[in-house]
Amino acid sequence: MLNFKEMAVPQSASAVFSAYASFATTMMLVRSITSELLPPKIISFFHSIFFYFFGSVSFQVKIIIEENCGFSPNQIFQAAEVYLRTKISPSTDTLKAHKTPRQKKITLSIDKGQEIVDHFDNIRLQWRFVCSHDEQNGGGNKEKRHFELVFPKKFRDRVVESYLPYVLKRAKEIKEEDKVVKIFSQECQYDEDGGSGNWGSINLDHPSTFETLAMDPDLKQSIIDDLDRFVNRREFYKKVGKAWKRGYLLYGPPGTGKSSLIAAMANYLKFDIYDLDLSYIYSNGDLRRVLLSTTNRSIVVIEDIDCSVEIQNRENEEQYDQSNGKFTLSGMLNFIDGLWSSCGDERIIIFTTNHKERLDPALLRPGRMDVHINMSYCTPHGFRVLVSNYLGEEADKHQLCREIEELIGEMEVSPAEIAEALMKNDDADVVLQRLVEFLKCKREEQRKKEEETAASEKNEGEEGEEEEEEEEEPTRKRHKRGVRLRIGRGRGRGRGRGPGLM
Ligand SMILES: Nc1ncnc2c1ncn2[C@@H]1O[C@H](COP(=O)(O)OP(=O)(O)OP(=O)(O)O)[C@@H](O)[C@H]1O
Ligand SMILES: [Mg+2]
Repeated sequence: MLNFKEMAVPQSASAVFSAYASFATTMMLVRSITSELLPPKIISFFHSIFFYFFGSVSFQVKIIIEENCGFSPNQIFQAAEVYLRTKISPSTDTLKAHKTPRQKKITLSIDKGQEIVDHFDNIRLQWRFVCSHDEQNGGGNKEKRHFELVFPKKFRDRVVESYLPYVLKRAKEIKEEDKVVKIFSQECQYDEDGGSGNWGSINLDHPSTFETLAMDPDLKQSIIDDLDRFVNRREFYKKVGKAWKRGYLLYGPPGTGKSSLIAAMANYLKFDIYDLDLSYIYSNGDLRRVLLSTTNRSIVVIEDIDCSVEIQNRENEEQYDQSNGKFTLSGMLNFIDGLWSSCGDERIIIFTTNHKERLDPALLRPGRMDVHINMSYCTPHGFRVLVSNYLGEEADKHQLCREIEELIGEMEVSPAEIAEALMKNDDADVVLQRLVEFLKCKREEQRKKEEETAASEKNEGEEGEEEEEEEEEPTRKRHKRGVRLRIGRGRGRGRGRGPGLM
């Protein structure tokens, strides 16, 4: 019988390699031609003969990356699938195209048998996607999929220690870029991804971003910085032994952009939103189950916390705790501080309210809600943002804008009211003229109301009871505190006026 190994032994090592290299190249060529023509079993038979004779002197190494490691998915396989989509060359013959209703864009991926060449640190890496029937598990229609990664043997350590981690990292980034942010709610029954039982979801198609939000620019920037710091602080939170979570309280009058800010935060971080409706929660156990079924890198939102039914103030809570494990405020706060913190990473919780003063102080103490954000009535700067959003970038130069800014500076009008007025017509002249009229009307109403209130306060004062004056004191203190929270350009004319971040 012919012994190829003996035949192929030349005089020097370099001659061995060059003979092998040219043979290997020829084999590669033959393989790529025959892979289209011959059945896989015959190809793998030739492969095994080739590797039997030449495997021992091979200067290439092949890493097999299977789809699953036992019952768990293989993260390297998943990452390679995502990463290689960005490496498809124009010469690739067969591609697969897919798009689920959730996805915004069509994605292309390589088909079985296709190869992709990648370069990393001057290393040439050849990927091949292989599908075969799963013989071990009864064959049938079940496919067994793996990637083969071939590269020069001398780079093995660099590939394992640097290249594969790089592929994992890039895949994570690519997934983040393509991620469609979802909003989960207990009300929504439908979930395309199967859901987790407690939550249904739809895509968050809220167009709000930090660019479109009309709010104080310093406050806006400080929120962005805060979010950036939070997501980059994995190691910090670990080091100080704190749960990696952050609580925000957004407060302010209706229509000032609290919900829009939540959407902007979710769009910015690409975090899903869980809209937690407390009226669906009947006990602390319910709350535990619902919160435990939320995922990492998400925002749990509890809107209008002051109006949420069944949340009892702390005076009543013990009574409630004992009655059939009913849902209590203390249960919720303990949950935020404890269990949820210890089992989730990168969690944000946001409460919103129109009446911060009505909230239980337990919810406001430091450590519970890390950041308090005052969403204020519209400011002249906010108006300029809205005008360019709704009427185009040049519209803020319109002659009526100055008058409108002055009016806005003298009164309380929400960004929602301005936004609604700006949508009423496409013609800037018409829209801005009507807005001026609307603002003048509203200012008049506000003036009348203020006069009426002042008159009735004066009457009460004349009836003159010292006790009543004492009662008013906390209200004034509250207003002052509102001013203290304000940063940036808020001018502070009473509650809700002027943005703030604490
Ligand atoms: N600050 C803002 N910047 C840009 N648009 C805003 C802003 N505030 C309100 N709007 C517009 O008004 C609409 C309603 O605002 P949003 O729902 O965010 O207010 P809210 O503060 O959550 O009100 P509520 O207290 O009633 O829940 C938004 O969809 C948006 O079009
Ligand atoms: Mg809202």
